[in-house]
Amino acid sequence: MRTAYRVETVRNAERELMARLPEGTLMRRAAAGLAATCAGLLRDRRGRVSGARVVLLVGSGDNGGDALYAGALLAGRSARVSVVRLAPARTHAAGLAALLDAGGRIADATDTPADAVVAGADLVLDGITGIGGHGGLRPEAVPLVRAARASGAVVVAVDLPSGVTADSGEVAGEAVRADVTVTFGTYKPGLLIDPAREHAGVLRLVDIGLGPLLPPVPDLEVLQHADVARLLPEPAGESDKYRRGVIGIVAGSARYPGAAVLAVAGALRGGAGAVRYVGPGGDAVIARFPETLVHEGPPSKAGRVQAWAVGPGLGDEPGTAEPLASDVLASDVPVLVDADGLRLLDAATVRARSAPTLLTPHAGEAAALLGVPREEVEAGRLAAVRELASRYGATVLLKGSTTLIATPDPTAPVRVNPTGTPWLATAGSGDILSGLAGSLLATGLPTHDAAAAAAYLHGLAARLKSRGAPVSALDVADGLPAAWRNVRGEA
Ligand SMILES: NC(=O)C1=CN([C@@H]2O[C@H](COP(=O)(O)OP(=O)(O)OC[C@H]3O[C@@H](n4cnc5c(N)ncnc54)[C@H](O)[C@@H]3O)[C@@H](O)[C@H]2O)[C@@H](O)CC1
Ligand SMILES: [K+]
Repeated sequence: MRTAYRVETVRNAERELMARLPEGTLMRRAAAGLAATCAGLLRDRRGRVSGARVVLLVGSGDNGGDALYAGALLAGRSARVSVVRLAPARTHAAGLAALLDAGGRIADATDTPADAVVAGADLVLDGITGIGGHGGLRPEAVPLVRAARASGAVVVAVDLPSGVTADSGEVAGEAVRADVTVTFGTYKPGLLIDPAREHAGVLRLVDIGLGPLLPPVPDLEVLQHADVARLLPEPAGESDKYRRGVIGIVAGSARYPGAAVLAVAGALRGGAGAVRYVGPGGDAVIARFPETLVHEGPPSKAGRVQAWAVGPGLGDEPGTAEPLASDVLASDVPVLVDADGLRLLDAATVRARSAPTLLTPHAGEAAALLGVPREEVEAGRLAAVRELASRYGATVLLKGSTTLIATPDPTAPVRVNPTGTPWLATAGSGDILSGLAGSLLATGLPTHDAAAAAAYLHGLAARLKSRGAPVSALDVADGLPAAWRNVRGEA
């Protein structure tokens, strides 16, 4: 499991650790890790460190100090290192002295155009701001950062790409786009959540000894194969279909019969022992998946289910969609609400439910629920998912380039799904996810675990099926057994 902590927590832990160690130890550890990564990148690029051209962009804080000490280490290995100071009077003095001692030189951009400053560089180190930064890049930094990006040099961000918001992943204005980000002590939320994540490139974590001083509960967690493998249900010898769980799917409409088929396709690969279908798409479902138990009447009369998934393609006809959704929400088993089900959703009804509820909106649906523009959700995904979870008293899976999962407990970590791929942005893939997550809920997994495992398998299935080519929603469903085996480490 990867974990991330917000700035205040990182600073507290750093303070405690610094009090136990000789002055400067942490920065030296950080700089050593940073220099080692840079040296590796330079060797990959040109075979050796000696003679490589390295440009440091250095701001006014300790982030610049890290860059300067790392620059000094590289200069000590005969790299040609120059520093561009963005706030010359407030540059980390000891770091600058170390760099100059090691043979580095000052190349401030005052009289030189930005592209000339970075011309010919093999590597540009972004030490403008780290966890102390606020707002986007200042105007004087923008041309340098753009020139660095355009120069063909490898851009390495120190701790965070400057200009991104460490705690939220928001990007206010312009920010550095790094190829690699070397971060210290722990990941920060912004490194894992879009849009900031896209600015970070490949992440490297340098251990500076912070681990034991960080609280046990992180702000963010990213499950990996082993974590998901532990969650996946395994049928016992004496299992029957009811013990494995029955998932009820309420999806599809005369207008969108395909959504019913897709949600069932996901549900059949989610570990439940049986899939019941209720809604107007029964014929289409049976034609494709004869193993489905189709029911004509209201969900409450459909027989035993351990969880419901309601909403995909339900349409907006008041006479059909609404009664189906209300009937499901009145049940006392876990309910997943997606798509058209979300449009009909009332917070008080969800809060009053006796069993857990899982909402799976994309950014547009989340925006409608929150009453804000879609762009606001996309720019501030973490705040949006937390606010929805708190308002609805539900677990919320916010789909998107980085899918986030929040529970109603504001102190619990938000989960970030790492397996997503842009190929998943295809019609119907959300319907597969609904069925899959509902099915995992029906097997008895806690809501946030069902959500996290479903998002993980769904993304992985798309990757395995896609291998760089477009995939359809049904391809994703077909890829789920392979994803499941892959997570378990089976061939
Ligand atoms: N505290 C510690 O023990 C350690 C800190 N380390 C480094 O120190 C960094 C934090 O250092 P600081 O607290 O000095 O903060 P930063 O270096 O991140 O930035 C603070 C400085 O930048 C200015 N600033 C803020 N926003 C700006 C913007 N948008 N554009 C330009 N300037 C801006 C502020 O006025 C302040 O002078 C970490 O990110 C990490 O790189 C590492 O050396 C590891 C150890
Ligand atoms: K930085």
